[in-house]
Amino acid sequence: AEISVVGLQASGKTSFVNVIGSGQWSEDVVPTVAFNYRKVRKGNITLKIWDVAGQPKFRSMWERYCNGVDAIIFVVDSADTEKFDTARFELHQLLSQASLNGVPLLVLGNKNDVDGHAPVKDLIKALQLDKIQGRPVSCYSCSMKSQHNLDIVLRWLAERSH
Ligand SMILES: Nc1nc2c(ncn2[C@@H]2O[C@H](COP(=O)(O)OP(=O)(O)OP(=O)(O)O)[C@@H](O)[C@H]2O)c(=O)[nH]1
Ligand SMILES: [Mg+2]
Repeated sequence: AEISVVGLQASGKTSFVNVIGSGQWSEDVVPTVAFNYRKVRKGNITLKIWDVAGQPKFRSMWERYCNGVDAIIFVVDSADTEKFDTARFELHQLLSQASLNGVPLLVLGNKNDVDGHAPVKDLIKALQLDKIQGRPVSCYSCSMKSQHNLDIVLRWLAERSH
């Protein structure tokens, strides 16, 4: 499957790709400039992953990298509740692009190892995921640090592979 990983800066996109690619989590990850491309083999599936930068100046590139993929992963720092409004705006802005109609969406509420993180129910509300139409939408709470729920994320991705 070919997937694109987007979301605000410091939400943990590169950490996600590192953890599924090599099982490595680190406190020190350099903010992504533009994008990274990585091919990851997991069992009998191969994932081609576009890890796109989340700083404001790079957000206009998201659509280009999401165009034609099998799934979009939108990563949110579930402990940084002050950024939920911006995350919701950017997510809905992206999904309003006609070129991305029907592409399955997986929202990851990352950093659930941090105290005070929002559970899935709160993320669905804050990001207005119930208003998204015309595509499959899933939302999981997870942590790249503890690798919590990584198994269900990989299962979701395997279902999108062909
Ligand atoms: N506590 C905790 N920290 C995390 C987790 N995942 C990532 N981080 C940290 O969050 C910071 C940002 O992670 P990145 O993976 O660089 O975030 P990014 O979304 O790729 O950021 P950009 O490339 O700038 O868009 C790093 O210090 C990571 O170590 C997690 O599950 N728990
Ligand atoms: Mg990054």
